[in-house]
Amino acid sequence: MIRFDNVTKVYDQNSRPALDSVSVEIDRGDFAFLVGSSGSGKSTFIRLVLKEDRATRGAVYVAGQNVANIPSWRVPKLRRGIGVVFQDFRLLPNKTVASNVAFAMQVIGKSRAVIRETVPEVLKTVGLEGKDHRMPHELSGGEQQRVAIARAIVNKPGILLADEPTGNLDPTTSMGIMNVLDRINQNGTTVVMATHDNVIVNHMRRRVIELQDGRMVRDEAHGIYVGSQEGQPSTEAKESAL
Ligand SMILES: Nc1ncnc2c1ncn2[C@@H]1O[C@H](COP(=O)(O)OP(=O)(O)OP(=O)(O)O)[C@@H](O)[C@H]1O
Repeated sequence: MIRFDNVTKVYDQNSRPALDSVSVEIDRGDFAFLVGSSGSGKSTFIRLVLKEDRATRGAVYVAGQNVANIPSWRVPKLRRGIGVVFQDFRLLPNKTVASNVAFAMQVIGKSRAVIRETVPEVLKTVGLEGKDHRMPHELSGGEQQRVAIARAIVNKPGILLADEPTGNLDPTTSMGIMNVLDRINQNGTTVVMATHDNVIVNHMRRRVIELQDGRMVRDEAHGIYVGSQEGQPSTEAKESAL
C-alpha cells in the first residue's frame, strides 16, 4: 500500500537529511506506528506519502504507483485515497459537526442524498451520534478529534495517516481515539500513525517503525517504544488511565 525504496529527503544541504535511505513497506490493512523523537522525520514521511514534498533520492510508492510519476493534475486523486488527521484537528470553526464532515463529500461532488445518508453513519462510527448540530467550540478536544477522523474517513480512503492525533489530548481521551482508529483499521483501512507517545504504542502492541535522526532503526510487528517524551503527559498519568 505504501512503499519507501531507499528514500532520502534533504531540505537543507547544510544539515543532515530529514530522512536517510529509508526502505519500508506497509501493506494493505496494516496498522503501523511511526515513532521517534521530535525531528526524527515522522512528518516528512507523511508529507512524502501525500506528495506534499518530493524525495531527494529513492522512490515512494502509494497503491503501487511511484508518486514522482503522478502529474500535478492527478495529485488530488492520490490525496482522495488518503485520509489525514492532525494533532490540532483543523475543523472549520463556523460549520457544524455534520457540515464539517459533509464538506469533505461536497468538494468531491457527492450528491446531497448520498451525503445525507453517509454523514450520520460515519459520525456513529466515531462515537458522535447525536452531536451533528454542535459547533466545534461546543465540543471537547477528544470530540473535535473524532470529527476530524470522521471527515478523514467519510470518502472511504484506503489509507489513514494520523500525525500525532493524540498530542493535545489527555490519557483517557487518547485511548478513546485509539479505539476509534483501531475500529477503522479493522474495517480494512491501512492506518499509519506518527507519535512519540510510548504509553499508547506499548498498550496497542501493533507494528512499530522507529526513526532516529531520519534513519529507520527498528521495524517490529508487535513492537514497543521506549522513547523520549518531550511535551507528553507523564507515563504514570497515562498508564493509570488505561
Ligand atoms: N520545510 C522544512 N525545511 C527545512 N527543514 C525541515 C523542514 N521540515 C522539516 N525539516 C527538518 O527535517 C527534520 C525532520 O523533521 P520532521 O518534521 O519530519 O520530524 P518529526 O519527527 O515529524 O518531528 P515532530 O515530532 O517534532 O513533529 C528536522 O530536522 C526538521 O528541522
